[in-house]
This record gives sequence, structure tokens and C-alpha cells, in this order.
Amino acid sequence: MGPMELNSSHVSPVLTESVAVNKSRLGIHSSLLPYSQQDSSSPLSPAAGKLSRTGSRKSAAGNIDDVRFNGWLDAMKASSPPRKKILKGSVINTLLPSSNIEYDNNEDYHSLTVDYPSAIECFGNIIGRAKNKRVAVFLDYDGTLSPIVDDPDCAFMSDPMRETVGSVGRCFPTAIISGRSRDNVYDLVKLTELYYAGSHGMDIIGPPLRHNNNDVSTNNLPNCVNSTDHQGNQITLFQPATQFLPIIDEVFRTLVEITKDIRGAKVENHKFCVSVHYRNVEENNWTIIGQRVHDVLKNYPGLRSTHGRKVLEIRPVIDWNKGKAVLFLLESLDLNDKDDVFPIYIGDDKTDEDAFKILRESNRGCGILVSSVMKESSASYSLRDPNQVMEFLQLLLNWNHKRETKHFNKQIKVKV
Ligand SMILES: O=P(O)(O)OC[C@H]1O[C@H](O[C@H]2O[C@H](CO)[C@@H](O)[C@H](O)[C@H]2O)[C@H](O)[C@@H](O)[C@@H]1O
Repeated sequence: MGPMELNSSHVSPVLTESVAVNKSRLGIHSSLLPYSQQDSSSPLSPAAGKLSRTGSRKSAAGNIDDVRFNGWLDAMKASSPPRKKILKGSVINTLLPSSNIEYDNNEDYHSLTVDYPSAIECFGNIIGRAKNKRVAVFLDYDGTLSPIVDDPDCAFMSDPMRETVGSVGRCFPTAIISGRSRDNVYDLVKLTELYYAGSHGMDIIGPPLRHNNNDVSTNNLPNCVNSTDHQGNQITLFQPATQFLPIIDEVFRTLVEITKDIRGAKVENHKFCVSVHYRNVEENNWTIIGQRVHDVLKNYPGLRSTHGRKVLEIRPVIDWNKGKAVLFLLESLDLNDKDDVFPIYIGDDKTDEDAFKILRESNRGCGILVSSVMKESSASYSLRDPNQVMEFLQLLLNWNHKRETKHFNKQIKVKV
């Protein structure tokens, strides 16, 4: 299913009160922002992203540092492992280019596996839990399917990885959930058999929604539009942050302007969020870039900044994240039955933690962290790098093939 553009003039049900405070900037009438009356237990209720009297606030995603708090420079430094050694001559990764990559040595990865065992070594346990269930696969893009490289425009996935992910998409419902814009990540992945959620889950194309239960996605989602894609398939487009488009554009232009004298800085417009990259900026200038972003955001209480891998992600303060996007897709794919469905989420970034958490808290499926270094995570297992992600996906395909063959043989026997 290819990406498509649709606009909705509806108001998002997931705006938070901090946005209501800033309604004049957004041009939204206050009567359209009734969140104080919303049921706080609803998955779509406002997050804790509220301006207090002193102007401070908590991040809507509690586990993600907010650049407005003290320590943002430390967070910028810690946002990605420092580039360490390139292991010469070793069979590290046929997918990874020989330079410009981030990875560590095996020792560091082994320490990580104490808390997050290897999903390859524990494959038996994982499929033991998935037995007799329908598997759904959710994949992050950067650092998961493609290696981390200096230039975000060159973060390509390899052909073998594309083939593998394509096969996965033909066997299981599979979605890519990325911080990039949906169009951008689709251009990189180029697989029509997958579902795509861009802008950290704020721009989703999924199958048409059923309106028959009370869960997260099907009720009262005015920013959810049923439509058809270029191939004439029925789809649902869900964009909970539509009304932020004008300020995202404005902030994007401002950030380009105020970073243009900082060598190596790069600002990307990902439709519902903006990425300010400092991977190629001299470390001495990180304070300056952080400070400038911080200063710009003072004028936009409806936006917040979170830390990715050597990137500051500017995004709307709404109660929506990759975890909610997973729930939305599970429901729209009719995969909401916990006893019958086993979702697997693979990701490497802080924003993927929201998805790991949702799976852990709802006690379904498993989260797999991609990392070569020690990290705190809500995932249950780990994989060291995109090469291991591919290996894991191939194991999953083999397992499914065997399972289907067994099932087929059984059916034949019954008929005979
Ligand atoms: O959710 P994701 O699909 O993982 O996207 C997260 C961000 O990925 C990209 O940036 C990261 O990868 C780049 C290419 O390897 C790297 O140069 C950069 O330092 C990383 O932060 C993308 O450019 C961002 O816009 C995404 O938000």
C-alpha cells in the first residue's frame, strides 16, 4: 500500500491542554479543545504536557528527556553512543558500509544481553509464546532496518534486507513505524506489502477501520479519514496532529535559518515533526545548537523537543506516540485479541520505548531492542545491529514456513 496525501479539517482528539493554552498561535478556537472534560483513563486523553504557572511542563512521553529541562546538553551527548572502533577485518556486517557507522564491540553487546537476551539465541522461547497465535511485526527504520550513517539522506536499507522485510510483509501483517515522514520512509523502504506510520506514529495509513468496539482507534477519531489509495484499496488515514502543520512549517523554516551558520547541522521537515541533526556538528557547538533550538521552542508551547540519536526531534505536544500507533494498527488490522495475536516490535531508539512499554504493560508479544551497547529499555530481548535484525526476521520466516507446511499436511491427512 503506497503512501498518500489527504487533508482533514477536523480537530484532533489528542491535543493536550498545553496546546489549548496556546490556541491563538494554532488558530484553534478554544471550544474545540475540551480536554479538561475528557476521561483521563481514555487512551486518547491528554498527556502530562501542561504548562504550569511557572511555564514549566512535563514531557508528554515521560521517559523522554525534554530539552527545556536542565541537563539537555548531557542528554544530547548521551543520545547516541560515541563512535568507537571500527573493527578491522572482522566479519561485522555485510549490510553496513565500512565507515560512518556506529557500533561497538561484542563485549559491550554481551553485557546488554544479561538484561536483554539475544532474540536470536532465545528464538525458541519467543516462538514458543507465539505458537498458535497470529504474528504481527512492527519495525522501526533508522538503526533497525538501515545502519546509522552520517547523512540521513543516505540511510539506505540493503537489498537483502528489503527482500527479507518484503517476505515478512507477505507472511504477517507488518508495519514500519518511523520518525521520518511517511513519504520519506516509504521512498526508502519501497515495499507495497507493508503499512506505514510516519512522524513517530502521527501519520498512519492502515486498513479501513471497523466501528464495532470501544477501543482506541475506532471511536471519535475525527482525524481519521477513510479513503482509497492509488491502487484503489480501501484505507484509513489517521493524522492526529493535522492542525500543527502550519507551526511545524514555521518552526522548520526558523530552525533552518538559525542553524545555517553551524557547520554540519541539518534540519529535516518530517511533516508533523522536525529533526535537528547534530551528528556532524563539532561537539563544541552542541551547546549552541541546543540553546538555539531551546530559544525557538520558548515561543511554541505547543511543541516539545525530545532526544533521538544525535538529533533533536521537535514534535507536537499530543498524547500520541509509536506505542499508540501500534495499538491503532493492531485494532485496525483486527489483531486486538491478546490471546490470539503476538505482536513483535523491533526498534533502536528512545521513541521506540513507547511501543516496548505498551507491549510490556498490556502483556502481549515482545519488544526487541536493537543496540550494541548497554541501555535501559522496556524491551524484553535484544539484537546487536540491522544484520541481526535481518537474521531474526529470516528465522521468523523459516519458522512460519514450517508451521504452515505442518498445518497443510494435517489438513491433507484429515481430507484423506
Ligand atoms: O524512527 P526512526 O525510523 O528510527 O527515525 C528516527 C530518526 O532517524 C533518522 O536519524 C537517525 O538516522 C540517521 C541516518 O542513519 C543519522 O544520521 C541520525 O544521526 C539519526 O538520528 C532521521 O534522519 C530522523 O529524522 C528520524 O527522526
